[in-house]
Amino acid sequence: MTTSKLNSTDPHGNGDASLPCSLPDNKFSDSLTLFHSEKAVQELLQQTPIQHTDDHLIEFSEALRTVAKALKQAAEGKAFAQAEAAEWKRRFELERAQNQQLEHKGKSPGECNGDINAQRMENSTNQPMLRNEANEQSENCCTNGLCSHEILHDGETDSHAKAVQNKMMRKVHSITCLDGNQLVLASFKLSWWCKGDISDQHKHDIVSFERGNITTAGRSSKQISLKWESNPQTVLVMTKPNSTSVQILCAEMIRWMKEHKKLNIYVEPRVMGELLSESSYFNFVQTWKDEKEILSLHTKVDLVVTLGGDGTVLWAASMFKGPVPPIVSFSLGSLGFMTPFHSEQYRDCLDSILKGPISITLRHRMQCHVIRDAAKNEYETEEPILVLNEVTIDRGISSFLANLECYCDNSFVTRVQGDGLILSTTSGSTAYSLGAGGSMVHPQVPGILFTPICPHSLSFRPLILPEHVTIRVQVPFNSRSPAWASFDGKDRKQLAAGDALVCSMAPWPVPTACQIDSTNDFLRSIHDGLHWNLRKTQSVDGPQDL
Ligand SMILES: NC(=O)c1ccc[n+]([C@@H]2O[C@H](COP(=O)([O-])OP(=O)(O)OC[C@H]3O[C@@H](n4cnc5c(N)ncnc54)[C@H](O)[C@@H]3O)[C@@H](O)[C@H]2O)c1
Ligand SMILES: Nc1ncnc2c1ncn2[C@@H]1O[C@H](COP(=O)(O)OP(=O)(O)OP(=O)(O)O)[C@@H](O)[C@H]1O
Repeated sequence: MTTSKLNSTDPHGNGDASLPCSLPDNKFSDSLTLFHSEKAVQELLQQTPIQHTDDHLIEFSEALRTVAKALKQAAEGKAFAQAEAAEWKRRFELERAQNQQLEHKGKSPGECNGDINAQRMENSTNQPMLRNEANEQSENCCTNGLCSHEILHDGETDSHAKAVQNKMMRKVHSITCLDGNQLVLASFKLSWWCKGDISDQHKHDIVSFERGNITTAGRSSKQISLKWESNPQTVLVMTKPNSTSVQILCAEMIRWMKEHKKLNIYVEPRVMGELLSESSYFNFVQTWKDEKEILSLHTKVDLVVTLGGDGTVLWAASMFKGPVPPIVSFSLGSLGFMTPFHSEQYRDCLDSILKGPISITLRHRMQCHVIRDAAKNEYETEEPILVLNEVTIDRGISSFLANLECYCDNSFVTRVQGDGLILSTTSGSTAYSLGAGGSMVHPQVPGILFTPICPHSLSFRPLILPEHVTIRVQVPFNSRSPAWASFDGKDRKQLAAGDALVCSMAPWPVPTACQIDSTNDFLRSIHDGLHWNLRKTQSVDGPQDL
């Protein structure tokens, strides 16, 4: 009987609804009648409703404790905010006193419009000033020739800026917010800063300043044009291996360049062998014997011609560990994001390229240093590797999640937990990074793409960081497995716990010749290569919203 009772539950699922014990508290005394028999007592003790009543009380007291905790936190927060406000007020008072002192000492701070400044000080202490009133006054300040916002003209300040500098520079814009709090705008200067270079040597006159407007006279990336100052004389031809059509075209092109353009030709040792096995005619073609000669190749070669797909461009770029000669890429692959020239028209193309001028895309490369945990210092690294597309840090064959700590200029970025991470150039944005959900970026945009591969987190969206940063990817000591780095899809290197990969932009970009210009070539490559946003146009006949 008891069992069947216990099985029937009240609407809240709290056990036997018919038992007195399950009644509300004021009926609880009635249940004492059950104590007439020992058996009943035992039954009662076994029954869960009492237990549930206790549970409710416990729950209730816990809820009260939570509310008390929240109230305490709110009070603490309020106290903290009050302390912070008091500190800001103290700083403001101090700064105001200093400025008033300066104003009394000389006319300089208020020279531009001392009356306005004085009036502003007055306003700031006595009554709240409306935001647009304050703006109006700060604009007046600028139109009168001096302003607290001042920009260095790349090393040399112009006469206006110098004049301003000579007069005491620190003036104060005070704006009163609608809530009555005072905001004091500090004066500032803008100048380009080059990492590791505090001299003005590499600064360019890009930021200008006029009447409070910050403007840039030039942009960091524009269409670049190459004009030969002397005729190119030596061409290096690089080809995709194991392709008969490429081999035939290569021989034909070399013959044409020698006979019609009187050019010296370099090829890789493999291609040299192929050419000589075809005919001794190619005896004039040069090649190299060892790594040392490859290192000086850029001093001998004016132009590189590639016959293949994007992989051949990557291969050609990887030959140059420093400066790279301009590359002309003929498309002989299935895709061609970096190969804008059609091989059928090679004569016309080479003709106009050898004459110049030509549009160039400067494709920036990243240099990657592997720093071993065992290394004694940051400078003890393995040979840096230059990548044109990307460096990938992944879990390799391990079935564990890759665990990578990422820093950008020593600021912690995130911990990657997933299949891995791609650090890509903008040229590489249409390659692996795109497959991992990264954005497509015009190759002239200066930036580094930070694209996770299958992250085990819903909120891990890809980032694009500015090109001047240094990114450090560290395998933490608590990582379950080593990570693997690969460079433009090649040269895999193991990164053990404690090892790091440090990447920054390399000073040697890869100049690739454009068929039309950088933008046209980029858009054509994503239209032709990826069929980007290809959709039939909707016809006009149908419902209309006119
Ligand atoms: N899941 C992926 O998307 C994936 C995986 C591995 C490697 N890759 C890419 O392959 C590259 C190596 O190329 P490969 O030719 O030596 O190897 P591959 O022969 O395996 O070809 C890879 C493909 O990537 C294309 N590709 C290369 N660079 C490109 C670029 N900048 N923009 C658009 N497509 C590009 C090539 O045209 C080729 O079709 C790596 O740098 C990496 O970006 C992509
Ligand atoms: N000169 C070379 N020496 C050795 N390997 C090369 C050379 N040129 C290209 N490769 C390699 O050959 C592979 C294929 O080259 P590429 O991408 O140019 O041709 P593809 O695969 O036919 O082109 P696509 O991917 O557009 O179809 C790449 O992995 C590349 O690294």
